[in-house]
Amino acid sequence: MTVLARAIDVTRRYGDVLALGHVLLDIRAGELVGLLGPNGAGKSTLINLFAGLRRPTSGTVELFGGSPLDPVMRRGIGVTPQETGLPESLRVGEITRFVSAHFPDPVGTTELLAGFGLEDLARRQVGGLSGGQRRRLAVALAFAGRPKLVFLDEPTTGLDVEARRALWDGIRSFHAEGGTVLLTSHYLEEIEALAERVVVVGSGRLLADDTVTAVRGLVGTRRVSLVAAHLPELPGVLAAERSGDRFELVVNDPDRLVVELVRSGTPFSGLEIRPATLEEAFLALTSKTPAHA
Ligand SMILES: Nc1ncnc2c1ncn2[C@@H]1O[C@H](COP(=O)(O)OP(=O)(O)OP(=O)(O)O)[C@@H](O)[C@H]1O
Repeated sequence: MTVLARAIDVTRRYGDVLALGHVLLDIRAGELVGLLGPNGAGKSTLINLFAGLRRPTSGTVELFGGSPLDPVMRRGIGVTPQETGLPESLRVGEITRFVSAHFPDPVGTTELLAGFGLEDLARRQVGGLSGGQRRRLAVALAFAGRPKLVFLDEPTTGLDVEARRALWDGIRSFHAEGGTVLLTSHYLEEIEALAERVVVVGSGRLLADDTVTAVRGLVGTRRVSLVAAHLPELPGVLAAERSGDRFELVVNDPDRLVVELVRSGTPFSGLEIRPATLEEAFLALTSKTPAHA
């Protein structure tokens, strides 16, 4: 399958901050890839590198086999950054036509807006749109020039359920027609709704690159909390914290942990088991393999 975007051993630093370290990633034609990671993981940095808005500190980034700094290559992409400032006084239709005019074969205004449930708002000024409508417009504009590859940075943040569904529909139909998408999210549920492939980033490194089902298993960890004077060595503990006499353990198999705990004869009380948040699962994954730069 054709590789549309490629990061080869890419490292990006901002001063002392390592935003991405030795990242290797291919985005192939026709894929809908979810880039999942907590705040500060390096997701936006990766999109900015692919979109030619930043240069890597070391390594190579390719777009359509060329450089993302080449405007000819960039013409084939659409991007919606995390935050967009659209002119308040322009009407929705005017902005759409303005953006479309930059491309040789744009999607028509009516069709583009309809794809994202905005067809009734063409004459509305941007200043009069709700936050969710504004966000959908910003995302729709990434598709104006019939791009081959679209980068969406947290496209649905702040959207209610209905607006989110309208946006997902737009992304899905682009993908169904053969379009390629890389989108970032903090939520596996969001990526699950759209993507087949999920790339997990944490602390600037790729932690996993797999199907949504496989990653769900990987991050399907549990948080076990209990009170004890001390704990013996227990199997399968991914991360452990102690605060006073309460222990917080992140594990994959809480049943096995409890069995081993009872078997060890250690007195304990106040046992609580709940699903770990994605953030906790990431931390557990990250702490297993120390970052290298
Ligand atoms: N312009 C910059 N100057 C300095 N540090 C930066 C800059 N941009 C990003 N960083 C740092 O690089 C790291 C990765 O940031 P990045 O925005 O790529 O993460 P992210 O995964 O997109 O986070 P979020 O989910 O919060 O948007 C963070 O530690 C961030 O503070």
